Amino acid sequence: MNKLSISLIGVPMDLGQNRRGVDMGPSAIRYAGVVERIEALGHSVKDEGDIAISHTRKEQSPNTHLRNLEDVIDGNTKLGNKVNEVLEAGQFPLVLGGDHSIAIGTLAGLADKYENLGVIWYDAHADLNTAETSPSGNIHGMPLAVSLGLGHADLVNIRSYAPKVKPENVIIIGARSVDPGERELIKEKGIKVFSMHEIDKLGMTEVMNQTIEYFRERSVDGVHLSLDLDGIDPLYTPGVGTPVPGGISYRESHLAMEMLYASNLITSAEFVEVNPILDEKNKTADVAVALMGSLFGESLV
Ligand SMILES: NC(=[NH2+])NCCC[C@H](N)C(=O)O
Ligand SMILES: [Mn+2]
Ligand SMILES: [Mn+2]
Repeated sequence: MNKLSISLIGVPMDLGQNRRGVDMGPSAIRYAGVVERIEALGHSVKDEGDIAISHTRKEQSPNTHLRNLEDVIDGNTKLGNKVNEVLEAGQFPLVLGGDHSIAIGTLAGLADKYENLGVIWYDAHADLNTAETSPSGNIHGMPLAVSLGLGHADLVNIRSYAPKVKPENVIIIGARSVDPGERELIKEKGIKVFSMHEIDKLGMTEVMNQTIEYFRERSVDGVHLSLDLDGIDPLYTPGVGTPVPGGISYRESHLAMEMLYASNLITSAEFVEVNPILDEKNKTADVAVALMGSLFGESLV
């Protein structure tokens, strides 16, 4: 088994949406024992602490329709720099959110090293909105679009290059709440989606086999797992700001993580949208840590 040197990066970001509490996600995940869980598998873990998020909370120029734009740009720029620094040091970046807007920074830090990066977007949502299509103005509904080079120029150009990711290198898994503009973009760009329909129909084993095979065929130089805890059914992960019923089960999610571990493809990961204020006894952070266990090599027997 391949032993990793993992850098844990907390991102107490709650400005990409409008429910308070998701900034406490990194603490909740640490409290749930993330470091111990991963170290028990023989990996080394260095906790890099939290990225400093500024909260000027100035609702910016009304015509941008993007909530807290300046602070989101600032936080993601710092995160991108940190992720890149960790990569340069030969460490595996493991990012803890915070709302999903932080994927903008994570991918900005990853993609100048991985020029043909694959991305798994494990989520109830597609996060493919732009200011024009967003029903909410919440930037956590936009990070995948931004990483494809679509959206506000200051978000798209974080770390001074764009796009970060090619649409043919993205696979969305678990989608069940997709806005009209996002549907159009999925069609237009030919983005691969295993929605809940395909998961029900094919089963998670087949979905993951196809995912892994797809990235191998595309000869990606790395694969980033961006896991939004709302991808899982809210029965298991109630502590999220935008829950959608009918999600991926607890065991299906473990199976997905176990298969990713066995594939040896994953080169970075982030776990986002854990909101302990909305949770029941830290259940959602516990699930996040349990899934990290499977992703990094735990087996049942
Ligand atoms: N990362 C998330 N939880 N995103 C939820 C996005 C919800 C909705 N599609 C929006 O744009 O506002
Ligand atoms: Mn989501
Ligand atoms: Mn998301």
